[in-house]
Formats: sequence, C-alpha cells, structure tokens
Amino acid sequence: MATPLVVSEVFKSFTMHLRDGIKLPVVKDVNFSVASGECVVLGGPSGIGKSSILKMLYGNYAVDAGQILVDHKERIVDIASTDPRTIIDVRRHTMGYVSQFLRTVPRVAAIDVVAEPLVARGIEATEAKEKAAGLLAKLNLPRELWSLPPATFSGGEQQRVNIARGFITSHRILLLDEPTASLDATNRRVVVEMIAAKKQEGVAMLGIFHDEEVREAVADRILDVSAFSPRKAIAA
Ligand SMILES: Nc1ncnc2c1ncn2[C@@H]1O[C@H](COP(=O)(O)OP(=O)(O)OP(=O)(O)O)[C@@H](O)[C@H]1O
Repeated sequence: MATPLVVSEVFKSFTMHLRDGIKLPVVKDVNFSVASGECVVLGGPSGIGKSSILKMLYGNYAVDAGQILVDHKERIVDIASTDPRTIIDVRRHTMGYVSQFLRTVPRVAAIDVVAEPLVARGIEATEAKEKAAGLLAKLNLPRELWSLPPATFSGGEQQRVNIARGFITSHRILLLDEPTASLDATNRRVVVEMIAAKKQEGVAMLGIFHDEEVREAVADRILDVSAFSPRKAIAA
C-alpha cells in the first residue's frame, strides 16, 4: 500500500485583489508525508501557515505549485491538480476533515448530521444512526440533544457533533483542525482516546492542536511550519 499522504514542493501565496493584486507568500517548498497509523502535528507560531496547509490538502485552497498526493481507491490522486469531482470523491471515501467549527444545517438533527457521511457512502440509515449514537454517547453529548438541530448548541457541544461526524467514517486520512479547542478536560481525553484508536486502525492523521497536553498525547512527530516560511527566509 502506498503512503497515504505525500506533500511535495508545495508553494502558496495569497493574491490581495483589493490591494492592487499584491502577492503575499505564505508557505514555500513544503515537503512531508504522513504514514499509515501516524499522527503528525503542525507546529509553529500563529499566522505561519498551519491552517492554510490543511486547507490546501483538503482542496479548499488552490496551490501555486507542487503536489499533494493521496492514495485514493488504489491509485494516486494529486489534490493540487485534480478536478473538483475527484476532490469530492476523495472526501467521501479517503480523506476526512474535522474543522474547528461545525457548519450547521437548519432543521437537521444532531444524530443525522453525524450519520450523514456514512449514509452518503451508501450505508443503511439505521446502521449509520447506531454508529452515530455510539459516538455521541462516547463524547458525552446529552441524549436529549441528539434529535435537535445543533444550531443552538454550545460551542463545545457543536464541536463534539463535529468530531463525531469526522470520526464516524473509516477514511484512511484524517485532517484535524483544533478539534479540542472548545472542550473540557474530560472530553479532551475522550478525543485523545479516539485518535489513539484511529492510529491502531492505521489511519494517517495530520492536525493542529494548540493545547500542549493534547499535542503531547497524540503527536508522533511535530512538523514546524516555520521551516516553510518565506518570511523567515527573507529575515535570515
Ligand atoms: N484566505 C486568505 N486570504 C488572504 N490571506 C490569508 C488567507 N488565509 C490565510 N491568510 C494569511 O496567511 C497567513 C497564514 O495563515 P494561517 O491561518 O494558515 O496561519 P496559522 O499558522 O494557522 O495561524 P493560527 O495558529 O493563528 O491559526 C496569515 O498571514 C493569514 O493572514
């Protein structure tokens, strides 16, 4: 089996259209890979480009140059150059993403929000809901909230719905953007356990964790994004 995620010579700058189209370089020559069963944590100061890297990997941000190679359905797909339809297929089957905030859909119950990625893969609704219930229980979301839309939930409750939704599939790659930021100590520990279980299953994970305790608990390796900063090169 190929390495699930290989990032090679990636460059990214933002074009500021409202400021005469000036280009702000964010990262240059990004090279790393994530092996099966490994959790790599992106480190470095605020504004260095950690979230931008995750967003490029998930296909949300365009890439100026380089390759983002994903092992998808026994072939290698380059996220940096493939078409949107393939990116959607990669997201459905291979690469999950737990963002910091839940994007709520009006009138959809929390349990259905969590079950949806499985239903989208053709798994029967009852089975998907059972798995969703198991995850929500594990994450200590009060049972009376399961049938309600998460729009009015607290920040930590919404984040737990989001984590359950991200962890419900058995995707080979999981991107984690501060999944524990709004959680209390008990639920942070639950998430640390869930990440450990994903490692056991051979999932390749790449994440941002500002909480030092969580980072220490989950990281097999910390990748300092400062090494890819064009600003540092200018200052040096
Ligand atoms: N869509 C965008 N348009 C313009 N500039 C952007 C955009 N997204 C990010 N940036 C800029 O790119 C740089 C890197 O931002 P990014 O969010 O990737 O940093 P980060 O390391 O994740 O920071 P933090 O730890 O504070 O979340 C910042 O200077 C930011 O202002």
